[in-house]
Amino acid sequence: MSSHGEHSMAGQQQLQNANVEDEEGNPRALVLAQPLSIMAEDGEETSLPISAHPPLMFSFNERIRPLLDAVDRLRHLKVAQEGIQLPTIVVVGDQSSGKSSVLESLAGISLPRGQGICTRVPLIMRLQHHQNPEPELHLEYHGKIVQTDETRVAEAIVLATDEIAGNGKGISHTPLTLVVKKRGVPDLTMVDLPGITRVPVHGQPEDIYEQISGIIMEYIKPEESIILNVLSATVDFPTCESIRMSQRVDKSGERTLAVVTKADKAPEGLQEKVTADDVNIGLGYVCVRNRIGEESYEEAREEEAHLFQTHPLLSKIDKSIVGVPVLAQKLVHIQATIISKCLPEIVRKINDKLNSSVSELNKMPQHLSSVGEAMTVFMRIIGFSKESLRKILLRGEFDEYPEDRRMHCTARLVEMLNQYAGDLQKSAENKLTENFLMDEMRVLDEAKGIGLPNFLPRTAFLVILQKKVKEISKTPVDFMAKVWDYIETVLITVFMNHCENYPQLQSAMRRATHNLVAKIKDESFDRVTEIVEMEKLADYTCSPEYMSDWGKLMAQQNLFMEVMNDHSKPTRIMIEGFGEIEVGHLRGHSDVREQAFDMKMRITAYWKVVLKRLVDSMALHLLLHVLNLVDHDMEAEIVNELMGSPVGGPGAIQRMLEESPSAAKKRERLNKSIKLLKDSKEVVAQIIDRITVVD
Ligand SMILES: Nc1nc2c(ncn2[C@@H]2O[C@H](COP(=O)(O)OP(=O)(O)OP(=O)(O)O)[C@@H](O)[C@H]2O)c(=O)[nH]1
Repeated sequence: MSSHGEHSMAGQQQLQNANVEDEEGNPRALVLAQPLSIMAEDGEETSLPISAHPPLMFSFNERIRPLLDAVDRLRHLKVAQEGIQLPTIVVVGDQSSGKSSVLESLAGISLPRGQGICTRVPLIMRLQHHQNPEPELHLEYHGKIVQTDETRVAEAIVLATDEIAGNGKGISHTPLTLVVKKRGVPDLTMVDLPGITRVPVHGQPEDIYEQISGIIMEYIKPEESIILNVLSATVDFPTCESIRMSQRVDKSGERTLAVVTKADKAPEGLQEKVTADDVNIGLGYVCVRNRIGEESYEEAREEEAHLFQTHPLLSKIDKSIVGVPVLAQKLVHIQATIISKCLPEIVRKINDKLNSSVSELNKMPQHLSSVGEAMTVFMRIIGFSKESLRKILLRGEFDEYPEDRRMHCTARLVEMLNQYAGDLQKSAENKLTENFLMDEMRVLDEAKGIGLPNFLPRTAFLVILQKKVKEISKTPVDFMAKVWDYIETVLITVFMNHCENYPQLQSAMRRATHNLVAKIKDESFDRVTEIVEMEKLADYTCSPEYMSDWGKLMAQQNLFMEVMNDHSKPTRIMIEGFGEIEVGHLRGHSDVREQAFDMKMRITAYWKVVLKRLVDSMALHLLLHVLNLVDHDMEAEIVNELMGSPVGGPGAIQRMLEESPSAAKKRERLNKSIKLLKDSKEVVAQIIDRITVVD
């Protein structure tokens, strides 16, 4: 087991090391990492509360002072609200362990003392040495400054605590700041926290333990905090609640310093306790004896010095770990080290957070103050939306939505068109080989008239054609419905993106889009129905392909007739364009089967033309309507919806002037954060040269 001395050295060394190496392990020096000077700058003799080592403080204090002031000012600005933690010495201890007495000893003033919970709010104590022999004390809380003096400070703290946390025994997270400017005090800022108790005393809330540990955790959790754990010599250290809590956040104890109070009350075994270090205190122990009863501070220090000099047991404890002056010196040193370690990071965080808040604010929509401005923004939204739609729907440029395949519209439209063509083809192919020529023969039989038999009746052809067209007539309508539904979702996505900052416009835009698409859809259905009807009504094409296809198909008629006439031949034959077909059932129908074959080949050649027309005309119809939609219809419809409709009306533009509550809240939050960070930046700007890393 290591001795206490080694522990203390190791902890301090660690803090020191933090200053001299950067992340890559390169040596660097911070101004503050310079060795402690032990010469007083003014060399003046003064009678001070911590009179044992006053010169030690001076030179060092002069150097650390501006940095400590900056940290204190940042604390005052509440920079922690922005998630920036400050280096802080946090005083924790079980109830009545002597926390306030330790602070008193360091400050040379009276704080409220006694049994039971006295400290009910975080007390930020700022000690500042000043030359004036007259001490100056004031309290800061609830945005006000209350002047006080040494005789009335305890009372003033009690009053302020009551004002913050109520008259009872309740506690509060709201801190109270006590500034003590006094000749000879070390420049130290510490936060005293309520003492931990498991058992609520009379009048304390049931959950007092949870409340207090909540406050303590808030302060000791950040890595930037140094935990000053006040332990009474009268208790067994491992049983202390404050030790358990600090070990939860600082397992190795590298940022924990222990002050053992009441050394006078329990001197037996104290040396062994601090040497054994059962509770892992990385920064070491300091044993003290605080003021007792009505002693003056000078008397208390003399008594303390006398005690550790003469007591048979206490005098054996190493002098480097006893007495309030040693504690003060250690704290000043630790504070300087932690500040110099943390400040460069704090400066970086302030800048980063400021930049990100400013850019977030800039991204917010401009605040509109007139209908004219609102109109301009509205027209800009329309303009941007139009351009986005032109890009994705017409030009196939999808840089605005690189990851969203749904918005790669030209490709998706082609996919839909291909699928539609495939569907048409499939529905036509289904019955191609079943009961070959039977339909044709039936229709030819029914179309017979008085006349020569070798004329193909046109009515029979039209009947077959109409039947086929009827079978596929739903497919183009379904296709149109699917395409326009898709386009509607695309339009809405684009509009919502562009008026993301103006939710007041969104519902009107949605309505206009829906109405417009519904209108276009109706028109498209009419057009599709018309096209399908046209196909039913007449058979015409100027394409020479029809004749050449028919000719090719008819070239197989001889083969067919041979199988019909020669009953020894197999009845399954290959007909190009149909595949292998069973024709045995046609042998008994010698009268019209030749005509039926001819008609089948005509309709097959012509059907190719019909399907091509049904796909091509839909594609062109679609393109024309998408173009019209993007270029004119959409804008007109939206303007009409917003200006002309009694529902949307000009009110929608008016409403753009009112910022949505969530946006207003966000703007307020960002402005507040920017103000705080700018103020903080100003604070650190004044000391930036002192914390510049020297390579
Ligand atoms: N004999 C002796 N008594 C001490 C010493 N330090 C503190 N006390 C006494 O212990 C009691 C509690 O001290 P406080 O300083 O009020 O303790 P605290 O931890 O601030 O108390 P809470 O804020 O209520 O948790 C007081 O009566 C002090 O006078 C010391 O070194 N020796």
